[in-house]
Amino acid sequence: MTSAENSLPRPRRFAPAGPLRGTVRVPGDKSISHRALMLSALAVGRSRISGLLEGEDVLATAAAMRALGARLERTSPGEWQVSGVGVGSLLQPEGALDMGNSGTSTRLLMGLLASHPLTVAFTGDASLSKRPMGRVIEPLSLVGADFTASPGGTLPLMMRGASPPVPVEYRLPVASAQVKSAILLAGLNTPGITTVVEPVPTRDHSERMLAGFGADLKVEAGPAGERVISIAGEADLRPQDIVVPGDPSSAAFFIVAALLVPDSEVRVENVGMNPTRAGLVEVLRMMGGDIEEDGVREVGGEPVADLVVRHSPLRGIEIDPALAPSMIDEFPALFVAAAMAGGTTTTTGLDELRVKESDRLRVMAEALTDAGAEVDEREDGLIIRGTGGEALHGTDGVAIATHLDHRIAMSMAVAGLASERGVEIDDTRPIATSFPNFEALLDGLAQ
Ligand SMILES: O=C(O)C1=C[C@@H](OP(=O)(O)O)[C@@H](O)[C@H](O)C1
Ligand SMILES: C=C(OP(=O)(O)O)C(=O)O
Repeated sequence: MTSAENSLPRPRRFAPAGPLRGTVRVPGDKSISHRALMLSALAVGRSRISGLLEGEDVLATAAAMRALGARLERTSPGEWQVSGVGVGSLLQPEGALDMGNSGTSTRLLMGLLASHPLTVAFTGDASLSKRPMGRVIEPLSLVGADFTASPGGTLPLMMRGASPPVPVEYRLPVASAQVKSAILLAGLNTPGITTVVEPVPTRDHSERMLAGFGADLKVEAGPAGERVISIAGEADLRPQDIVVPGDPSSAAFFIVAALLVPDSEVRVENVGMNPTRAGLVEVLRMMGGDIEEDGVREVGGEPVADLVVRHSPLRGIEIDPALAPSMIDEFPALFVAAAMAGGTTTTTGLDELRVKESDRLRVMAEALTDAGAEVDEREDGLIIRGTGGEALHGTDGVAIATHLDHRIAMSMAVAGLASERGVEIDDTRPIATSFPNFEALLDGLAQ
């Protein structure tokens, strides 16, 4: 149950701000936090995790791992200890696994459990219940799991895990780290070698963390340059001490806010800079953004830096669709930046944005238009004619519809800060999905 399901909508007007100045430290990476809990629950013995994101999506994963028999204890904020049960030894959960708003929890757990002899029901909120699960049902059926899904291959669904599971070699038809990870996680309890062929690289946190836990995982180059990832089952995972780096997808909102609000200078600390996630910084620099990296270091096997971001005039560009996977969750924030750049920004190859927490192409086109931007919605992207640095006029009497989508809410909050009259958001509750202290941090920066 998410906060947006058991309370009343919490609308808010984000007013224009003076210069943003100061330092923010972004919370732990959501993708890495999910994986840290899942793999710790499968290692025999006690793992320690620090910097865990305590957003609602990750808490849904934590609750599921508890229901499957692992012991999880929160020792202080962001610090967790997990006593794992071992690959193959998860228990039959008593009730349905409630995945809340979280696509990552759902698809990765479907994979993990597909090779266990368990019968599991998955449920989710109204947003998650519209999202396609066929993309994992198809490969996991080849592993031998059996599914009864709602019409259209959606939640609620029931899965009977394979017994015995069959190792597959699967070529990803969509660039999706969730589908890749689901298959690799199924491979953990499958005898033999499970292989995923990835034509377009996506975030590689699963590969890094599986190797860190001692799984026998290989990444090779295929004949056409594809990534060929294979994992040997039945794996023995060793408990780990994991430090979760900060989430670049959360940092995105502060980076864009500092670029757009005149005279701002913000230091964003602890930002994960894994090249499979760093596309937004690259694109904003191409648009003229002044983003400096300071103190580049390694945290938990991932590159991390502090970023110093200064207000900059931006220019519109054509964004190479090949960059999309490395900034897939950052497009709503990028669209806000484009709305105030000089000239036109063109994006293509973004069909995947239509199947996130909301249809992020349609919803951002409507939201930015309501706030005074010039936007054309195309099948696979947006074309945005920027104001050339002029503040957007903002919203008067219309509240932006966020459709249970945390990233729409945070992006339009940033648009409000950089607007003339402010932007009204219909509901800020979904922000707790990935970034519970977002509003407090943002309010702390406004002078
Ligand atoms: O693997 C992950 O942790 C994620 C992968 C991406 O989804 P897709 O794999 O569906 O692109 C991303 O949008 C999501 O927020 C997190
Ligand atoms: C798409 C997202 O997450 P998920 O797929 O886990 O719901 C996101 O956080 O933007």
